[in-house]
Amino acid sequence: MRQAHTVEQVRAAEAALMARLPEGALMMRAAHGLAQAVADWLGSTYGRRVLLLVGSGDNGGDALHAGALLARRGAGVEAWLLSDQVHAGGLAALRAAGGQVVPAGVQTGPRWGTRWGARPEVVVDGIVGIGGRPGLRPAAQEALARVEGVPVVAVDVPSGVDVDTGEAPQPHVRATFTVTFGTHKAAHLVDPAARAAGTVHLVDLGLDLPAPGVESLQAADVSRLLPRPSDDAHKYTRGVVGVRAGSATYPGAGLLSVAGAACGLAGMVRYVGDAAVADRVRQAHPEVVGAGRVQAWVVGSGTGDDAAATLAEALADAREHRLPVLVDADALHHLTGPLDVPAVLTPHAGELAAMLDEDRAEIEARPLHFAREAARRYGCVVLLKGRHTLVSTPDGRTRATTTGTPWLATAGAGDVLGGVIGALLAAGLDPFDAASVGSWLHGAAATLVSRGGPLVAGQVGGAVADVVRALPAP
Ligand SMILES: NC(=O)C1=CN([C@@H]2O[C@H](COP(=O)(O)OP(=O)(O)OC[C@H]3O[C@@H](n4cnc5c(N)ncnc54)[C@H](O)[C@@H]3O)[C@@H](O)[C@H]2O)[C@@H](O)CC1
Ligand SMILES: [K+]
Repeated sequence: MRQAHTVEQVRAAEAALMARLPEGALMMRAAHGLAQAVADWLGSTYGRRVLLLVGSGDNGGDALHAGALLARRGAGVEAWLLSDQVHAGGLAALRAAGGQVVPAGVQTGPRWGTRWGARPEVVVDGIVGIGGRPGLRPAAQEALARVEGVPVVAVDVPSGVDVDTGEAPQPHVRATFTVTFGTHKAAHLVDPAARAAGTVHLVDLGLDLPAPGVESLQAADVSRLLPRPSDDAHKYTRGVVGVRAGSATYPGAGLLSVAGAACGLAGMVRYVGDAAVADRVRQAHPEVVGAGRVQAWVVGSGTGDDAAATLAEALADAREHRLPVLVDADALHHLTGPLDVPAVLTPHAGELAAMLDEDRAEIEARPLHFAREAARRYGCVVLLKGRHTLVSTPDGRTRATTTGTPWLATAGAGDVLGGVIGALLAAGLDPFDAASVGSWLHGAAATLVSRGGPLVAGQVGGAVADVVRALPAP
């Protein structure tokens, strides 16, 4: 599990550990990890050109100490100080190692502006870390503009983003990769900040941390959570998923929801809906049967004018038999308040905007905030689709999905996702696990069928089996 802790949690854990260690020990752990990550990325250190952007806090201290370590390994290291006050120990270490220092406010000239007169090969962003407020001051913006196009490694977080929310409302650094310390932060997992962080490399500091607010499943977690058939399983013990999706106007949504539900993770799929769509479903998936008892419902996609009635029928059956329900697309607009059955709602940003009476742009700028808000308001698990899909519970616990490919942004992909999650609900996972495991599998299946190229949604359901086969042993 990749875990993201808040700044407050990190500060408390660091204080507890620092009390037991010699002064500066944690910063040196951070700096060694940072220097090694930069050296690995460069492939060598001797004669390489590294530029440090150094702010006033310990984030700048990390950059200076890492710069000193790189300078001792033969790199040409220059530090641009963005404040009159920078970490004194780090500055002394860089100077002692032969690094160049350009004080704050000194005009360093055009064309990269380095003392070498040549383009740096990498910029180390030590402007601000977890002590920073969102945004960049003019000096930092000017320095970044002068090295535009040079790959940036962010120290701890890309400077300027909001660390705990993943929001990035003001100017910020866009990093090729980020080296973070002790634990991940929400900004590494949640967009739009996660996009600015690039690949994230974690340096262990040995912190003792509490339960995280945001986490991200890894293959081993999915393998551990995945429902697998017991030796004496039969189709009913493995779970039956019922699909109420599609209509005469939108038959494809029914077919694709079934394609997801029929991924093989539940024992049986039932389709309940328009007779002509049911015929087409049976042609495409001969194993699918008609109405009867189920263990979970998938409802909503492509139900058009029938959405309200279809939702009402599914909820009535779910109430009577205490079943979980996945609600998607058209049916989302007919929810009026907290659900009284276990449920997963799967809106995209536009649908969530309508549900919360907000602008779509606001939802996209603050996805973590609004996923949690919707989960609270509707009293159930909410999955907000996006590059890093978020799954939130009413108490705020959130998982971010980091599998997937931009090729998955294609019509019908959401229908397949709803079906896969429905199968996991029927197989017995609780709504939070079903939604987050389903989202992970869906993203991984898309990457598998895409192989770097285009895909169509119908392929994704079938590829879930190959993803499951490739999971590590539980
Ligand atoms: N506390 C610890 O034990 C450790 C901290 N480490 C590093 O220390 C960092 C936190 O250091 P600090 O608490 O000193 O805080 P930061 O270095 O993140 O920044 C705080 C300083 O930046 C200024 N500032 C705030 N917002 C700004 C903005 N938008 N633009 C420009 N300047 C701004 C503040 O006035 C303050 O002086 C971590 O992110 C990490 O890099 C690591 O060395 C690991 C150990
Ligand atoms: K930074």
